[in-house]
Amino acid sequence: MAEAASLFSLSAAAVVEDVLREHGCRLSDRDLASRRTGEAAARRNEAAGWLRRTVGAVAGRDLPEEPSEEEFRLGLRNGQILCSALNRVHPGAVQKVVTADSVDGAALSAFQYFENVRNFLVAAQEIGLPCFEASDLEQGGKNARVVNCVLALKSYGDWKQCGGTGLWKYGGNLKPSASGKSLVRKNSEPFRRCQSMNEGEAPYEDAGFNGDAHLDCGDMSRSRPLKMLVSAVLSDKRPDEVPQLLESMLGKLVDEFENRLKSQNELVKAALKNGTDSTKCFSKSKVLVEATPNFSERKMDTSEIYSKHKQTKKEASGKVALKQHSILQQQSKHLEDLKANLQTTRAGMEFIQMKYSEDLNILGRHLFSLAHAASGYHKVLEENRKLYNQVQDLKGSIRVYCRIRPFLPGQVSSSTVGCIDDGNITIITPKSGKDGRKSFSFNKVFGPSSTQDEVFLDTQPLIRSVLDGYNVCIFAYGQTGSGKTFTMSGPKNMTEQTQGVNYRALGDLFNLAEKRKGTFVYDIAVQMIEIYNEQVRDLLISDGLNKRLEIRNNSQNGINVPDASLVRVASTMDVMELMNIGHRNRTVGATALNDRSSRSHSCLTVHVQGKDLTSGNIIRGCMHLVDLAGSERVDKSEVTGERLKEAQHINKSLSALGDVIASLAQKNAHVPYRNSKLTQLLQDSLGGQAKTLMFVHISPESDAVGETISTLKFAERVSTVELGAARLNKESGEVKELKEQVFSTQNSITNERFRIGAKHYSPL
Ligand SMILES: Nc1ncnc2c1ncn2[C@@H]1O[C@H](COP(=O)(O)OP(=O)(O)OP(=O)(O)O)[C@@H](O)[C@H]1O
Repeated sequence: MAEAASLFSLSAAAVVEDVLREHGCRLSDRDLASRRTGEAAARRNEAAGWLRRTVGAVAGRDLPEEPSEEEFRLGLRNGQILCSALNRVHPGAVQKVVTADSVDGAALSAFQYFENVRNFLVAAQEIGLPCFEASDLEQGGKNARVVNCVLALKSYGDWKQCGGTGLWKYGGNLKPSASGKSLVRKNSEPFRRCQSMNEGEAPYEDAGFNGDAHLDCGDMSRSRPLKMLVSAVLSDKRPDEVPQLLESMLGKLVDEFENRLKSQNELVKAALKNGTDSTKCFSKSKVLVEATPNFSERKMDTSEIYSKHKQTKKEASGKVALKQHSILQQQSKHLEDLKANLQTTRAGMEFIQMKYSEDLNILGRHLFSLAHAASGYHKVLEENRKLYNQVQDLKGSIRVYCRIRPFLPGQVSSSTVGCIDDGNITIITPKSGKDGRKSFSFNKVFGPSSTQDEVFLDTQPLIRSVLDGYNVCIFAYGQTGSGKTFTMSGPKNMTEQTQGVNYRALGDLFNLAEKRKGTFVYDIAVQMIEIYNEQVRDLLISDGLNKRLEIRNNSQNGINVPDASLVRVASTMDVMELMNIGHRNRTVGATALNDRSSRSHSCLTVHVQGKDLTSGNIIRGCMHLVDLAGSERVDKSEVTGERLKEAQHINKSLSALGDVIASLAQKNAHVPYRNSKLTQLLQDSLGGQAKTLMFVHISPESDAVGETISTLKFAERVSTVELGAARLNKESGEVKELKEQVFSTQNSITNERFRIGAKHYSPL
């Protein structure tokens, strides 16, 4: 490396020195050093002077007139004076000059120094000035190279001032300038060296150069160093020795020059060949700078830092770009996915819409058919209701049942009841020493052991008729103590099993109404009325004012006694409470036949109003539950006065009832409703499509046989059993047909129910 570097030392003085050294003609070191120092100071002063004149003060300071090496270095260190001087000489050579607030550049970073100095060096190189290294402006740098460069700039400025014509004496290379003018460099040695150095091929130190060698070449025009060298060598020589010595020296010099030029040419060729890439990469000088003078002494390769910085920046920006690209790609992919999803969803929605529309159409058709079926169902239901009630009619619109009370505890007597056979009863009648027998026929005869449940069984179907809008009358007829109240209400200490017809009928009524609530809404209210001595009284009064009430048979709502209390009820319990009130209010008096005897008719009327939810039609029905007064004969009750009058009213009203029922049974044109308050009250429920059910009670005691016969005769008179039986026989074919119709209707209903799935349309 040292050898190679030495090949670049083409300075004439250096070569002469080498030759002299080889020939033992060494100069005195001391003389040489002092001579060089003086020379360097003179040149530095010249450079500083020129800079002071050209640039003046920069950032408030200027260079001293005769600066020391250190002062010169510090003054130029931030590159501002150099750039300014260059721009004065060659305007626009340095485009951007980084300025600092302080002259010593403390506020500028090392990098900014470098930027100014680098810009200066690049511009100087463009012009063809001898360059220096940026590190020459740092402590320990080569001051002389800087001085050399400044003086070259001065020379260039002088040349330009002279018009810039002809050859610039300092340079030899033709190089296009920024202004377009061509510069001619006379001697390319300094430039080439500078370039070589810039390319980092050989540091000065390694090359064995010192600043003075440069001084020689830097001021070759005057050749002062060479002259001085020659004078110094020849000064102590005799005149006769000079020619020989000179001849030898010159020969040696020529050889040396030729050798070095040859080697240099080879090296330059090799360098040009190998260094193309390096040239490209290192367009800037490789410089060593101090990071900051205040921080550390560590020198850094700023070029490397710069290059690394650029590389890192490039890598970072590359990474960012790569990342952005990948994000962009991901987003594009997501966008595509979303588009695909959107299309799938849209297709799905369209499909669902289509399905919905299809389903809606189907549903519409189903609804239509359901509506049709429902209307058909209602027609069928209506038909069924009619048929059902027709069957009830054919069974007899007036039905009479006979119930025999069991012997009461403690009673010792033979029974008057001889035989009970379905609807027939035979009574044993003591007649002039031998027993006679008398038979009676009714719809059914309940013996002493019959339960409340069995007695109610035949009544139950009529409850449905009430809810269908028919009127029903249920009577309890019989002599005092025969068990009327027992049948209608139950015993005093009532249990569920001993509940009478009233409670059971009402229980069924509410149950059925509840079952029908999907198709009908029922409003149920009760009245409780007493007929005593042909006077109508309200049994549900709470104010104690038991005023007489009027009966009106022309009311639209089926309420014949509008002034009587009408209490809405929602359950059997409600009705039971009202009945208790009614029983308390009922007139009860003692008679000779019984401790407790009812001498009035009590009537519990249940008014039912139903609304057909489909058609909106209103239907009304009512059920009279009548506990009649005792039917005993007046002559036997041994009553007189008021009691007699009561008994007469009772007999009269019972007789009027018998007449009305008999007339209805015989389908007489005239029915004598107006003969008693009782028949007037029950008028709507005794004719037409109304159904009448009478429970005739008899006592089994033999001493009451007369009353029993009398009661049974009354009952037989109102009974339509014989007539009904005859009609049933006669119209048995019709009944059969009707039954078949009912059966088929019920089938139709079942089918309709199945079709429309209306569970609440249960068969009623
Ligand atoms: N089927 C029966 N089983 C058991 N006891 C009965 C039956 N029928 C009636 N009794 C009893 O006979 C007595 C008289 O009955 P109940 O009071 O019902 O007669 P009534 O006809 O209503 O009399 P009144 O006309 O005075 O009201 C009561 O003690 C009752 O419990």
